[in-house]
Amino acid sequence: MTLSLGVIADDFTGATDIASFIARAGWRVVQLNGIPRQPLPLDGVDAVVISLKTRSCPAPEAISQSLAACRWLRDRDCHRIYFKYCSTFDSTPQGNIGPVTDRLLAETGSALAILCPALPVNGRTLVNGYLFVNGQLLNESGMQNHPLTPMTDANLLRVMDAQAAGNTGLIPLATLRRGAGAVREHLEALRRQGIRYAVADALDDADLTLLAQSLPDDVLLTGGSGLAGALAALAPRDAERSATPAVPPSTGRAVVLSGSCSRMTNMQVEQYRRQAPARAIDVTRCLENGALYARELAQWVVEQPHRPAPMLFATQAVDVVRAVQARYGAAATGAAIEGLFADIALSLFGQGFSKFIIAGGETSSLITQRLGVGGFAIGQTIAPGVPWVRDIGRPLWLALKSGNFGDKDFFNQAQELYQ
Ligand SMILES: Nc1ncnc2c1ncn2[C@@H]1O[C@H](COP(=O)(O)OP(=O)(O)O)[C@@H](O)[C@H]1O
Ligand SMILES: O=C(O)[C@@H](O)C(=O)COP(=O)(O)O
Repeated sequence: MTLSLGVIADDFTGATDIASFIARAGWRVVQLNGIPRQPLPLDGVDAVVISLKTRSCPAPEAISQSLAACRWLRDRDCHRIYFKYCSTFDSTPQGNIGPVTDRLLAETGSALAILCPALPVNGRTLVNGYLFVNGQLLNESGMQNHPLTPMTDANLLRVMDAQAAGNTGLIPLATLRRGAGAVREHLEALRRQGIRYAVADALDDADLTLLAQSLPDDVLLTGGSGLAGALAALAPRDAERSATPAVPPSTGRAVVLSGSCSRMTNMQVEQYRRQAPARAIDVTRCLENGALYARELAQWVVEQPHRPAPMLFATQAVDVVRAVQARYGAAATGAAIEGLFADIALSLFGQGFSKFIIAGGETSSLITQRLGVGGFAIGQTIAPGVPWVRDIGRPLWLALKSGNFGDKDFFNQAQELYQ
């Protein structure tokens, strides 16, 4: 049996997001932490999601890891490759969406990549190639202040042109809504013009379904979880499986670790700290002596009441983040805070904590890598794109929340689902 879809995800929140959308159609999804070192039985598996941490690393590193993942998938007879990046197109003029897409195009022999970040259920829509987040232009949505990948232009044709080798075109909404024939003709015309990437407009789920129905087999798929969910829904599998996803047990301790500075996470932290023990990370201490500070913070968490779960947060408003970045540099600050959270998580796991509710893609990626999770079983969805997931090898549960996903009460909602 061949794999229907092989996903290369540029971070771990994105990976659990897309895995949950594919699993919703009853597909059997295996989510992995990188490429497995040992042989992996894939009988009966419909889709594999390979989670990488390649969104903000140097482009050559992102290319080589993505390429290795692509080869691993193609060696297992998977010929439908999907490059998953953020629904807010998180990247810089150096990449990594453009350079990775270029390399995957060459590797797969495809002439054209579809760029479809649209995720209407979470307010991400595209019109004339402009990306909106809950009705606001991307560059006015808060994403212009992202600590690592500030998005200052909502026009994805321009954004892609700046970081990729080829030229970008558009699949306009009007063309999409004329149906599969019109889309295919349009893609042919783009190819003849030498266009290498086609940004897809989409306003709602029906548009994503239309797009999924219209795409020829020989294009490279890239984007958010919306299009992948639509593709899976065209060929639903086991309805029973999608109806009974697992949730964590109420036994075992939990912690909330918040390393995102997005608008939504700021609101979630504000809300949750009113109800639960909460402590802010002192970034200067983190940068000066992270190892000692991690031990102190882990000890603090252990000493708190069990429920609601205590929270540690680096989450801050834009001006606070800017001030610390001006002093220490954005990349160094980000890496130090991620490392601090990973040290704390490892220490807490060693002391019996079995549920980790984490906010932030980079933050989640490093923590999960350091916890040594080999693979993930996809559980109950807490908010669209954020499922509970369980380590396939151990009773360890994770909720990896994208910075902008979930509503204000997300941290409570995750805990309300315990069995
Ligand atoms: N107070 C802070 N000052 C500077 N950088 C921060 C602060 N808090 C978190 N960060 C860094 O910002 C980045 C947030 O990225 P990420 O975890 O991917 O969140 P998101 O999901 O919102 O993109 C991480 O590298 C994190 O370490
Ligand atoms: O597509 C999305 O929005 C998410 O799946 C995603 O990629 C999350 O990234 P972060 O916001 O950096 O967590």
